[in-house]
Amino acid sequence: MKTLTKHLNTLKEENAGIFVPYIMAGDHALGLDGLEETLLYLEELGASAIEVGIPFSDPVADGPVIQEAAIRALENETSLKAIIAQLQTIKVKTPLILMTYFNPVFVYGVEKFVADLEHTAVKGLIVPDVPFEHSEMITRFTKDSDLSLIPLVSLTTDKERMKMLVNHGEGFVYTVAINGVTGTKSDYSDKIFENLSFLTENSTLPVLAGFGISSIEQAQAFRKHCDGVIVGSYIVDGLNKGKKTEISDFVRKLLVSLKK
Ligand SMILES: O=P(O)(O)OC[C@@H](O)[C@@H](O)c1c[nH]c2ccccc12
Repeated sequence: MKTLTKHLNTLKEENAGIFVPYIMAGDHALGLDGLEETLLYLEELGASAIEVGIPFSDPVADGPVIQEAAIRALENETSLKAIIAQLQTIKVKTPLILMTYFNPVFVYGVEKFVADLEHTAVKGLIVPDVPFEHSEMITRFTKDSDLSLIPLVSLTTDKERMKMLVNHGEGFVYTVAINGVTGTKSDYSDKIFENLSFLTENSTLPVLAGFGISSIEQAQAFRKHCDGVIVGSYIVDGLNKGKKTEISDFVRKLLVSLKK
């Protein structure tokens, strides 16, 4: 079993509740030089894994907070090459998950990308603009590596497709809680809770929910139907505004509320 799947399955079995914060690489006053500090900060707080975004100029799934973080990172001249070089030196124990659109990876070279990540803490990949039917261009290189390609399930995914995605998935199942981009809305429909319960029954992988989560109450509502949550915009916005105390308070309360 791959490291990420094993690690998150252990937390699932312990009923600990899984918490995955998202940050944008290069979005820091120090640019990429601040990446390790931010990762260690989230590790210390008790993150189960950390999602690290690769800044991209045309991020179709991202809402305003993450888009602006990408622009700041690009203004800091953050490239995929520099991020990987940095990740090769970073000492963090928490598994990292790179969230990237396919274009930068294609330009870098998929084979080289997978090989260069081998001795880093990166154990998972989220590539939202590559549909399952085209994922072979990634999995032909990741299948013999320790990288898990995480399946994304949207609100509009039907049950047959959900089963197919979870059967082929690795790491965890990322359930997108709204029809829309990251961060913005959080008027959840009952459909998401139904989908989460269906996925939990039909998958051996941990099932997580993300998009629009920025309160303990929301996280608790999701936790009744799945193994944990992903929080992006709230963390990115807080870090950008220097509100570490607030983030720390939020995460501590969140971790308690996710325990069963
Ligand atoms: O920001 P939110 O609404 O808390 O959602 C998490 C999200 O930011 C992170 O997982 C993410 C950022 N960009 C993405 C693109 C696709 C899927 C997921 C993501």
